[in-house]
Amino acid sequence: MDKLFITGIGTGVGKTVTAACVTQALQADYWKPVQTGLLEGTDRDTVRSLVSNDFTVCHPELYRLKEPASPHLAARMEDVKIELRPIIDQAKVYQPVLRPLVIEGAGGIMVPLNEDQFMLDMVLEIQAQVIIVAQLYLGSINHALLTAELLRQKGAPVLGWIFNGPEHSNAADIVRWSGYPLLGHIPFTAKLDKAFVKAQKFNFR
Ligand SMILES: Nc1ncnc2c1ncn2[C@@H]1O[C@H](COP(=O)(O)OP(=O)(O)OP(=O)(O)O)[C@@H](O)[C@H]1O
Ligand SMILES: C[C@H](N)[C@H](N)CCCCCC(=O)O
Ligand SMILES: [Mg+2]
Repeated sequence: MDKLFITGIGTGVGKTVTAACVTQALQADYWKPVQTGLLEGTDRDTVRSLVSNDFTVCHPELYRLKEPASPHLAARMEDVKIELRPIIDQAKVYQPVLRPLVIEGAGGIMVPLNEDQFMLDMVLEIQAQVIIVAQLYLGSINHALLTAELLRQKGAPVLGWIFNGPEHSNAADIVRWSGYPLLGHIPFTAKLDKAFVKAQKFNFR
């Protein structure tokens, strides 16, 4: 497991919290290639504040865009074009040698990077195993199975699901219908800190 790509069934489902927990559990490095929205701090800041490994490196983003919007829109607003090639090349520079590399996407897999490429294209080109983060809300079955089905159709190497937030019977149904295994469940916490992150365990095969 040298490279892991953390995607989600949408935005705000807990990819960063999950990335921090997985980075901690695997003593990995972390990288968010494309960050949109800077005012309230970045996902890299969050992971750095939650991981207590001495060796973890949280690499700088390749694209830091002010607007908290879809990457293609935030980039257009700054007259920037997000290119896939530099991201793939940079992933080679960060290629894990001593530690795995946890890569976090932005939003879900069909989030546009530019006028004709999507987060899915990054997932496929970066050649990492994919973890899908899902929260369980009314509507999440559809979002989860659409994400799973598209990843399967495109041949992405999916490792499995990490559910984030309150438990719900939909989790077992989503695992069954998707055919992807359950890797773990991160409960909701009122105290999101290093100790909570350190306590999260996963069953990576
Ligand atoms: N298990 C949890 N317990 C408590 N708060 C959580 C939990 N998971 C996520 N949150 C909070 O919910 C919000 C969204 O989580 P997070 O930032 O991880 O989502 P995301 O999928 O990374 O979003 P984005 O698409 O913007 O990267 C954050 O404020 C985060 O602190
Ligand atoms: C602003 C926030 N940090 C997110 N990473 C951006 C999510 C873009 C979602 C685009 C969409 O699916 O409509
Ligand atoms: Mg995030």
